[in-house]
Amino acid sequence: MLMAAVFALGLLIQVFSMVLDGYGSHLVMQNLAFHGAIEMAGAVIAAMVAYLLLRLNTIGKGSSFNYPIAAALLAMGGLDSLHALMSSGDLFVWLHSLATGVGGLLFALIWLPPHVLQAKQHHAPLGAILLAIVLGALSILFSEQIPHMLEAGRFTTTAVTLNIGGGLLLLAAAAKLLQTYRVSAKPEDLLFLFQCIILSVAALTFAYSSVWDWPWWGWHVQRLAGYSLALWLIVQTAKKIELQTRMSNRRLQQQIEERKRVESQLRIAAIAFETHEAIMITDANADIIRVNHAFEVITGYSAEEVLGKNPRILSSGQEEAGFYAQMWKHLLENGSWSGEILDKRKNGQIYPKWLTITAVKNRDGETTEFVAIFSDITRRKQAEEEIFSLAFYDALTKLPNRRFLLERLQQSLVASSRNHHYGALLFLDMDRFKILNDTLGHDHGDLFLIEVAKRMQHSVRDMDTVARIGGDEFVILIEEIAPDSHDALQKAAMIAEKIRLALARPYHLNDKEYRSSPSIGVCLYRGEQESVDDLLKHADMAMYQAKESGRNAVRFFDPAMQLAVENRAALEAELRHALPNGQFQLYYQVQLDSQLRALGAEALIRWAQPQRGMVSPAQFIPIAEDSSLILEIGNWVLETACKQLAAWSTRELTRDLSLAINVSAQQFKRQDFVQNVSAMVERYQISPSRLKLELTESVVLSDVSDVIGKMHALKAVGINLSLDDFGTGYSSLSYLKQLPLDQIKIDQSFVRDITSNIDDATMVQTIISLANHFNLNVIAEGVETEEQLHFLKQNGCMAYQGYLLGRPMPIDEFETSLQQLAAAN
Ligand SMILES: Nc1nc2c(ncn2[C@@H]2O[C@H](COP(=O)(O)O[C@H]3[C@@H](O)[C@H](n4cnc5c(=O)[nH]c(N)nc54)O[C@@H]3COP(=O)(O)O)[C@@H](O)[C@H]2O)c(=O)[nH]1
Repeated sequence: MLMAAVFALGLLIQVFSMVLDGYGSHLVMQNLAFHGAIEMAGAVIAAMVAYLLLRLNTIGKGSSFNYPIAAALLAMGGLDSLHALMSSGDLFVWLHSLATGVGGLLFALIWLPPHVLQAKQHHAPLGAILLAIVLGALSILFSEQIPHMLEAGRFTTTAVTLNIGGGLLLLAAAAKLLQTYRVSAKPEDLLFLFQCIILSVAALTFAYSSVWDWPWWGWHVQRLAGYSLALWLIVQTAKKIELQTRMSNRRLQQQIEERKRVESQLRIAAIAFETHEAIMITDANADIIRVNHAFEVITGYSAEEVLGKNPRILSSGQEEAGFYAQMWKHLLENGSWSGEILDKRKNGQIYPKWLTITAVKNRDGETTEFVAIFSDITRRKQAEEEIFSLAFYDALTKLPNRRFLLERLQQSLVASSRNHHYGALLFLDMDRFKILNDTLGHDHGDLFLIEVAKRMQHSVRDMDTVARIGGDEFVILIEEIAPDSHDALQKAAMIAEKIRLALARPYHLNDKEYRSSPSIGVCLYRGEQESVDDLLKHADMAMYQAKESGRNAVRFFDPAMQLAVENRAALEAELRHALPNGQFQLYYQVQLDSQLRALGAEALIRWAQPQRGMVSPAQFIPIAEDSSLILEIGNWVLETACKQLAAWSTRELTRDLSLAINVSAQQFKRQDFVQNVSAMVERYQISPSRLKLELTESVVLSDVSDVIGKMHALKAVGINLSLDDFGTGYSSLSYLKQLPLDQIKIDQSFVRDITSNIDDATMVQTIISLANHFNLNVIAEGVETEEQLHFLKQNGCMAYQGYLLGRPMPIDEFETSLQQLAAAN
């Protein structure tokens, strides 16, 4: 399009110049220097186009006729530049016309048969330059001999003929280029086709002009424009080619790098293939196609011996039936399989190996190969066995050691909780073993222990565990004895007796006879109610009982004791669910003054256990105290009591009542205990003096200085403190003096016989006078009879609590009883 436009513009200029020439010849410009500049520019551009063409030719690009076109442009440019240097005249027109004629001739050379053209064409550019030089030089040297080119300012027939001839030759070249372009579709062929047409039109229209007229100038402009267009387009081509070249260079570079990478990967793969692990590659039919050196070393087969064979030649035949089917199933489903397997070497030796098989798939997901990597793990297995043996077996007797036993026992407890069978633990100690060691020496001692171990193993089933846990201490674990406790007891007794008899037989140690006997302690277990440590302790305790009973005996861990232990364990397990399941309640027991008016109450916890019914705190508080459960329970009691005090503070009848709660030692020992109580008082906006904490002597005497500090801190908050169960412990009077107490509580054990036992009566009188002396309030608990109340009143007791005055009861009942009491007063 662009070229057509320039061509049209050239024609327009030419026509316009002719029209202009017809109507305004007086405007004709006769500037030789300007003409020279245009011609020179045209010649330089033609040379540049020729140069670029020849450059493109070196990379097989450009027009189909790079050489002849470059030659034509160079000859035209050369002669035109000589023409530009001439002053107007015959030589001036001759050189110009010669440029057109020679240029046309050289362009037309493209019609030569291809084989002729290709044979000679690379000399054409140089030949064209020489031709231009020779023709130019001859023309200048023999300027007198050249034909007349101008007559009265117009061109002679010679000049016209030369130009029209050149123009026709250029047209002929254009025709060849058109023909060629149809086949090659090269834009450069099209470019020079237009170039030829422009130059041809310029040459043909030349005949209708004369020197310095407007058509003549139009011709120059058109030719310059044609050259410039050719230059611009050829530069674009060169750029495009350069870009393509750069891209293809980059592609080439990438290909080189990719190739290098692949080569490096292949190198790595080759090195990796020759690793210390055996590698075997099979095709999709599992026929071996490649193995590495490690394979040969481990299996004993050379590559040649196994290639093309199925890997089953390596199998030991020791794997269970169905093993390989399972393996292949897993491999095909998951793409890989790993595991330990027993294989056979060429020499028949069976060895363990760790094998990983991976299926290699192609892009379509079809398995093409299988890669098996394996290592001989014989040494590792031996080391593991050795380590296991050292860690879990006794070196002397080869019996399991304590560690093994503990693990086994733990597993057994778990199993027992599933199958509900009883198991038995027998703790054995050989009587007088120390004497044997000291008298006969350690060698004999060792022989003796080995013999003991053997006899024990022969006395029990294979599934039972005989362990040596110390010098002459053995433990036998007998699992799944019976589901019923009675049967289990019977059977365990029978087994223990059998073992006792076996071990009591004489020993022949290096021809010396030696007599010994065992002391055997037995305990039964079922489920996981007791820990492994507790069970061992129980069996050990029973063994001591056997020793104490005169040795060579079997003793059972007291079943009653065992029952209590089991019960306690069960209770603890259930207690853990009590709080989250909301099974606790607070009961309230009234506390009265000497006029029998309600002073307040003591909050006493109750546990409504769904299966057991109401469980006494005397039963579960000690269990909770042995675990950290008491902290959660204590906190719940504190919060519930504070909530109750807050509720009471809104009613006339209950506004002035105080509420006492029991605080356990663990709870009181907590660093944040005081903060916790203060925060609770704050949260429920209660008057702190209404809250009374009952501390037992055991709390107070545990860490006196810490306790006194905390008690002062609680007093500073305004909390009341009462010393519970007073008189039952070992309260020192000096401590009593230091403690910031508000009240002491006479323990119910003194009150119970107050009217019949003079000692208890004296004790109560002493406590009351002591309280008076220290300016403390005193309350008696456990008041059950009028007589007790009368005695206490007469001896100056200030407050009372007991079944006579009111039992602990739920809040609703308690509040009703309060109303009744108020009405009675
Ligand atoms: N740490 C916590 N301990 C608590 C809490 N609630 C209770 N307890 C302690 O449990 C023990 C048993 O308590 P309980 O069964 O509630 O017995 C109390 C009263 O019911 C009982 N009592 C009261 N009056 C009489 C009576 O006239 N006769 C009689 N036989 N018993 C009576 O005495 C117990 C009150 O004891 P005390 O605390 O010493 O005032 C008991 O040690 C409780 O302390 C708790 O929330 N936390």
